[in-house]
Amino acid sequence: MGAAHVADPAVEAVDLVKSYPAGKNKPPITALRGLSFAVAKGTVFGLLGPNGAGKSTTVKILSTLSAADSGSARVAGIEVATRPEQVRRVIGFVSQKSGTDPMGTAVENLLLAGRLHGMSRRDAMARARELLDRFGLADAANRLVQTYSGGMARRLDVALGLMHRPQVLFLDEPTTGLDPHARSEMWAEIARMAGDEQMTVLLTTHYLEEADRLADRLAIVDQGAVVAAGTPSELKSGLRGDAVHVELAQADDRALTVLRTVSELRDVTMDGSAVRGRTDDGARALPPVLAALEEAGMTVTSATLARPSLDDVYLRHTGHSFDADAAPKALEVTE
Ligand SMILES: Nc1ncnc2c1ncn2[C@@H]1O[C@H](COP(=O)(O)OP(=O)(O)OP(=O)(O)O)[C@@H](O)[C@H]1O
Repeated sequence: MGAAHVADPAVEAVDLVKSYPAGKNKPPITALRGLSFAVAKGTVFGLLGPNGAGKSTTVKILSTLSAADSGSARVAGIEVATRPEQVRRVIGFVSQKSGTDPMGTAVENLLLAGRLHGMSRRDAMARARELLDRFGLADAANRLVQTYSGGMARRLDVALGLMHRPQVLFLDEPTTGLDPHARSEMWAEIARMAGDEQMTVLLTTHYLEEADRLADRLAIVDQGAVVAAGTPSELKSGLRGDAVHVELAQADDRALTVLRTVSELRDVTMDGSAVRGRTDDGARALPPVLAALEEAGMTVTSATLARPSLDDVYLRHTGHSFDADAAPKALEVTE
């Protein structure tokens, strides 16, 4: 699923399959099991999924760093498997790990990237100055990168990926590890640069809010395949009615059985002490939900009604909650 028809796409993945060897006598790890999507030119597309869903593997294949076992992919109309060098000329890739030299200054790092892309020294310097201004790094241009905060270093990573004016920019988890302030600065910059440079941006993220804010369209990836795709509002409006979230004082599996008997509620799922369901009319569903739980001897600590969020979309398509999978990885790096 997910390969909605896009005329003349900037990025296209068709049925990508990829496994990694897991070591002696162990079955291989399947990272991608037939993943497809298409990205229209000049748009921001999000691949949203928890750690291990297969997002990085997809981006590595699209950016020619890894080969798929089967399936095909094109970037700017160029076949990735057979013309990798041409693909590399038209893409920028910002990986999860920084590609900068910490012992060099920002200017030195940018000039080197420009020269590696075959730019003249003069062009590279002009582009470096432009990007340093754009990313708010002009005042720190001649400081060693090792003295940068997490947010500054990440902005420099993105600037490096933009030196040669790529048609398509891949951003692999651009804000993982950033504090909320640095994250929102990065969001503003990504949105601006997609508009200004008429670039296509493919970003991977495990932040629902990031996908919601930045992506024109997104694909939800779970266990190596796209389980839902569309604009954030299309995905959310695919869910009728209200989401009901009930928090119990203690996790109790019986809640699932009890709530499945409440006729006003559907799609009931449970994750620890959190129980969720959907209803056409939240105000009508809540009293019987609370009554049924109370009758079964369970204590409710909170009950909320909400319009559908991307989390609900995710839950609906994968059967499990997003946050529980996504949370642990981020290391907090403060400005
Ligand atoms: N080099 C590798 N060798 C073995 N297994 C790998 C390798 N790279 C990824 N995997 C496995 O493939 C699956 C998909 O990983 P991938 O990194 O693509 O997911 P992801 O969605 O990008 O998650 P993350 O945010 O953690 O990078 C996971 O089960 C992962 O453990």
